[in-house]
Amino acid sequence: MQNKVVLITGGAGGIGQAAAKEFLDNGASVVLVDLNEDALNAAKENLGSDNIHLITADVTNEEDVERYVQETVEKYEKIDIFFNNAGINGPFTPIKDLEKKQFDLVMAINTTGVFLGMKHVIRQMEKQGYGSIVNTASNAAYIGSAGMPAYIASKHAVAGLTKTAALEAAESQIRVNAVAPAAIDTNMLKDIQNNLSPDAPEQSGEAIKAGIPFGRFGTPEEVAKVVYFLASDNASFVTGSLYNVDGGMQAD
Ligand SMILES: NC(=O)C1=CN([C@@H]2O[C@H](COP(=O)(O)OP(=O)(O)OC[C@H]3O[C@@H](n4cnc5c(N)ncnc54)[C@H](O)[C@@H]3O)[C@@H](O)[C@H]2O)C=CC1
Ligand SMILES: CC(=O)C(C)=O
Repeated sequence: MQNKVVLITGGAGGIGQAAAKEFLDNGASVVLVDLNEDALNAAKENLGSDNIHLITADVTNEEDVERYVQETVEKYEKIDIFFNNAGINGPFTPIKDLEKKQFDLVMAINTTGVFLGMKHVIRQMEKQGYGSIVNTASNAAYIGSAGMPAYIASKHAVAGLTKTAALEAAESQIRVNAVAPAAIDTNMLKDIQNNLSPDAPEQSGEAIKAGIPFGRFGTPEEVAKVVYFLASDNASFVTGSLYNVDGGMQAD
């Protein structure tokens, strides 16, 4: 990863930061994009490297997306790897009670954000004649889940966008893959536990673990290692794939 430039959205979050650490430890320069400026500054301090550039941006806003791509290229002249990862879980509300604006927000961040990121990064990577993109899907890309309609729809869409982008970008030697994690120990999972059982989040945590063959949550570092593999030349003939990082959930 020496001299590689890695652009990460949702870079201040649990999985984004773990991925940043993996790439930094292996010699890359990293650009972290996130909506939360304070969390970005905290991430930089936490990661403790000079090879980090921060950009505050909203992945749902196309002008922001163009700006984060342009600023990265102005600073580093290229984008070798794009980890298109920002996301939210959204409300726990069945379809019949879900407000359109709640549905739209989850779709805007998790799906439109991924689409816009790929749109502008692929344009840059086409100029370079190479590149590797890893989107963050989820176990939610395969299954239904009562009470999480927007999240489930948004991640199914990420799977479809990943395969489609892989086909469109193949002739430019750009690879596009996705990770499909489940139950990774980050703020998002804490929020899910709090929503499922506000008075006893540890109980919903145990219930989630009971559905995982490995019987535990995954760590952000375990996702980061798969992202690193997919982004690297070790995966040079891998494109259009979804890689499960789920302790065996999809096998069940
Ligand atoms: N934690 C889990 O169990 C799983 C997480 N995922 C996915 O992993 C990705 C990362 O999530 P985590 O690190 O777990 O959560 P997190 O909540 O720690 O990180 C998400 C980050 O995305 C940022 N973000 C939210 N909206 C944004 C916007 N409009 N523009 C820019 N940045 C925005 C947040 O500020 C936050 O820093 C998400 O796409 C999530 O859906 C997928 C499967 C399982
Ligand atoms: C948030 C998510 O995608 C899970 C728990 O699989």
